[in-house]
Amino acid sequence: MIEGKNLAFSYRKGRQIFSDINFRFSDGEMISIMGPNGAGKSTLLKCINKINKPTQGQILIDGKNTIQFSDRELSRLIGYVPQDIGKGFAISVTEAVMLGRTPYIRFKASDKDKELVFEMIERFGLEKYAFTNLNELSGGERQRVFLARALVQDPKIMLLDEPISNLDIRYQIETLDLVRDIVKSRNLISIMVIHDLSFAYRYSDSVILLKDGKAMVGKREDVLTSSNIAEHYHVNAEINDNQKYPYVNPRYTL
Ligand SMILES: Nc1ncnc2c1ncn2[C@@H]1O[C@H](COP(=O)(O)OP(=O)(O)OP(=O)(O)O)[C@@H](O)[C@H]1O
Repeated sequence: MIEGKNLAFSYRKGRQIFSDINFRFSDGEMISIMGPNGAGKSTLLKCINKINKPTQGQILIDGKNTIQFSDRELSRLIGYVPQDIGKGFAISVTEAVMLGRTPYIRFKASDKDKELVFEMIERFGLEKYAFTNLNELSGGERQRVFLARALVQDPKIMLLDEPISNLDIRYQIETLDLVRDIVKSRNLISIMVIHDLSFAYRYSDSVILLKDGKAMVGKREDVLTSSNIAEHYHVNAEINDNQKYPYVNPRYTL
C-alpha cells in the first residue's frame, strides 16, 4: 500500500506547486496522474521516489515513511522511468536492462538476473537490439528499454512518467497491456503520468487529477467525468464507459 499524507511541494520559496494532497492506494492498483501542462504531475511523481523532498507531508509505503528507507532499499521497492530518458550511453540494450538488477547484485550477475533480463527484453520485443547500443536506438525503442529496466528491478511500485509518449499506437497498447498484466499478476502498484484521456481511463483504477496546486483523487469513473474534464482542461469530452475498451472523446475546446 502507498499513502500520501498532506503533501506539499515548492521548488523555491513563495511558489507552491501543490499542497494538501492525500491519497491511499492498494497493491494491484493502477493509478494515473493527470492534469494540464505544468500542473505538477512529474513533480509529484518525483516526490514519491524522494528525488524531490516534499516541503510538507509524508509518503508511506506499507505504513513506513519513505525517509526511513535507504536509497538501496528504495531502489528495490520503486522502479522509475523518467520523462526525459535522453539519448542514453554507448552501452548495449542488454547491459542497460541489466542495470535494473543493480540493487540485487553483490558481485556479479546470477543466472536468475540474466534470465530476468532476457525475459524482459523478449517481452518488450527488443531481441534484435539486444547487443545494439542505446544511443543507436529510436526514441520509442529506447523508451521500451527503460521500461524493461524498471521491470527487471522487480519493484513493488512502478513510477512511469509518460511511458508511451514516444511509442507508436501498437506499442502503446502492448506496453500498457504488459504493465497491467505485470501489475495485476504480481500485485504491484503502478503510478503513471499520462496525457491520453482514453488510455488513462482504460488502464487506471484510480486517478489523481491536478490543477492549480490542488488534487482530485478517486476512482477513474468518479474523477474522469465530463464536468471535471471541462473544468480542468477546458475541453468538452464525451465518456464512453464501455466495459472492455472504454474511451474518452475530446470534442472541442471551451
Ligand atoms: N527543477 C525545477 N525548478 C524549478 N521549477 C520547476 C522545476 N521543474 C519543474 N518546475 C516547475 O514546476 C511546475 C510543474 O512542473 P512539472 O514538470 O511537474 O509539470 P507537469 O504537470 O509534469 O507538466 P507537463 O505536462 O508539461 O509535463 C512547472 O511550472 C515547472 O515550470
